[in-house]
Amino acid sequence: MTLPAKRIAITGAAGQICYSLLFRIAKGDVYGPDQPVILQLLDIPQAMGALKGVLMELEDCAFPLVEEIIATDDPVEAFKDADALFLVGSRPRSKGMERADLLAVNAEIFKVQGKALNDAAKRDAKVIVVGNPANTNALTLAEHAPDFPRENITAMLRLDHNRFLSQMAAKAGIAVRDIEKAVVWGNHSPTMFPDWSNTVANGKKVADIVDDETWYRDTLIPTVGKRGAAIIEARGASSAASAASAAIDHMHDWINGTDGKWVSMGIPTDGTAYGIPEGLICGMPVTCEGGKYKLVEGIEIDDYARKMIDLSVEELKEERQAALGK
Ligand SMILES: NC(=O)C1=CN([C@@H]2O[C@H](COP(=O)(O)OP(=O)(O)OC[C@H]3O[C@@H](n4cnc5c(N)ncnc54)[C@H](O)[C@@H]3O)[C@@H](O)[C@H]2O)C=CC1
Ligand SMILES: O=C([O-])CC(=O)C(=O)O
Repeated sequence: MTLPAKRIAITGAAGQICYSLLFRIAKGDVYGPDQPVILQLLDIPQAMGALKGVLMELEDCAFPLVEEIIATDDPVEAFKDADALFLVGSRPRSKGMERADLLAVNAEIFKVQGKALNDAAKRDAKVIVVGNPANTNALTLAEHAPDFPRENITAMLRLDHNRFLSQMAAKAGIAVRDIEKAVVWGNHSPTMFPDWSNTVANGKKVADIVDDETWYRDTLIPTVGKRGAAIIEARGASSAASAASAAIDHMHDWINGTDGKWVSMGIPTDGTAYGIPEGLICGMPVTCEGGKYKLVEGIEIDDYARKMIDLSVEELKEERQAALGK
């Protein structure tokens, strides 16, 4: 028997990340190979021509799971009855633009989309914000969607998490699949804190396998934190296929579970855990089960971790101030 289709809303649909993301979602990489989908694509009016081309390519793939594709510049139409939302579209920094200006233009976009989410999406829809500054855009969205469950609004830290895993695997000579209990705390920005203090592989601490704290602090952490900039430098454009892959991982795991494995997600804070104040969207370790994520509790935070987490949290507070004036 064919299942009823899931509605997946995707913004920034004519952009680079979506040129990979849409095709993987259409293939079944989020909900699995038996779940039909309806794609609800949003972009701005100026991008409708390019989006038409993407639509033609999607049609040409003849994906068996795709029941319908809607392409629109109206957020309410795009978010209507959505089960999952990938918010990828945002305004990139242009020449001469200050960080505060970038935060302000994006706050405007996510304010409008927050209202649309509030008015149109299913109440149990799952939202991932990818568009930068991802954590603060997710917070703006939540602020403008008062009737939508805040815990269902998340930001993408998974690309940072995946980058962290790969760097550790290469250095320690271990397989990515064997690494457990890795987490990236904080903001999706160079202040993020990739934390290996609990990370193990095949029963051994990765810190003991590598046995080089200086490499961890002076090479690994900045490599992960500045990886986005390194890709822009090398490719002349920001990471796209890896960002799409991480967004798929995030949503796939949230829906299907992680089997007890930790993953990093930007989630709303309530002020009760790890000394992080409430009212932010912060990278934290979670496990997923039964369509819900759960914060990993009881991790010991040493002095170094405390300092690093606080630094990134401070930046999140500054971004909140610039975007929301509070
Ligand atoms: N959180 C993360 O780990 C990562 C985040 N990013 C961010 O993802 C975003 C998208 O990246 P790309 O696809 O490479 O950019 P892109 O510039 O190729 O595409 C962005 C698309 O969003 C659209 N857009 C702009 N405003 C919109 C609005 N109000 N509603 C709907 N669509 C809108 C644009 O017209 C464009 O088609 C950027 O902000 C980028 O910095 C990129 C990599 C990783
Ligand atoms: O800096 C960017 O626009 C891209 C980005 O977030 C990343 O690759 O992590």
